[in-house]
Amino acid sequence: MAPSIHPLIDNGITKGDPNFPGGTIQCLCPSNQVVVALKSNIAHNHACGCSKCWKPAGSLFSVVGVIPRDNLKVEANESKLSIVDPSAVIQRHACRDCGVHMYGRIEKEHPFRGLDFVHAELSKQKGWQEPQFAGFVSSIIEQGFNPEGMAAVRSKFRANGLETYDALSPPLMDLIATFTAQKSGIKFSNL
Ligand SMILES: N[C@@H](CCC(=O)N[C@@H](CSCO)C(=O)NCC(=O)O)C(=O)O
Ligand SMILES: [Zn+2]
Ligand SMILES: [Zn+2]
Repeated sequence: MAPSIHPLIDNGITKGDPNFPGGTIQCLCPSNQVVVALKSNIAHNHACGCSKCWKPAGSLFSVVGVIPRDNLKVEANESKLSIVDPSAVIQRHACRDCGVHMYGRIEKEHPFRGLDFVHAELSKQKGWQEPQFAGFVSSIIEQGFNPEGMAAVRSKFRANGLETYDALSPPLMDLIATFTAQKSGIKFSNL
C-alpha cells in the first residue's frame, strides 16, 4: 500500500474559501483541550517533510501554514503548552499531554518573525487555505524513508497539483535571500 502523505492530500485536495475569516484549533486531548483562536485565514500552507514539524500519526508529512502572530490567541489551557526545542528557530508550543504542536513562533531576528506556524487540520471549521506546495521533501529520508520510494512520493504530490521542493517554495526562498542580502547591506543591481 502507498504510504500516507497526509490525510488532507492522500485523496485529493479540497480548495479553501478565499474569504474564510478564521476560527479555532484545538489539541487532540479527550478533555481539557488547548484551544487557540486564529483570527484570519492562514497563508503559505504547505506539506512539510522536515523532522521538526508535527505530523498526524501514520503520515509522512506535516501540513503547516502561517498567520500573523497578532491574529493568534491561546484561549484555553495555555498552562499545558511547553516549547519542544527552545534552541530551534521556530519555537513550537506543544501540548504536554497529547504532543500536538499548537503554534510555532520565531523570536529571533528572521525573515518570518511575526508569523506563527499552525496546523489548520486541528480545526473543526472548513475553508482554511489548502496546501500550496510540498517543502523539505527529501528530509523524510533523514527520518528513515527509503530513498527508492521518493519518485512515488513526488509523483503523488504532483498528481494532486502540488509542486515539490527540498526547501521552501521559490517565493519564500526569495524572501529569505532578500532578508539576508539586505542585512549584509548589499545593493541590488538594476534589471
Ligand atoms: N532536514 C531538516 C530540515 C529542517 C528545516 O530546516 N525545517 C524548516 C521548515 S519547517 C516549516 O516549513 C525550518 O525552517 N526549520 C526551522 C525550525 O524548525 O526551527 C530536518 O528535517 O530536520
Ligand atoms: Zn492536548
Ligand atoms: Zn517543517
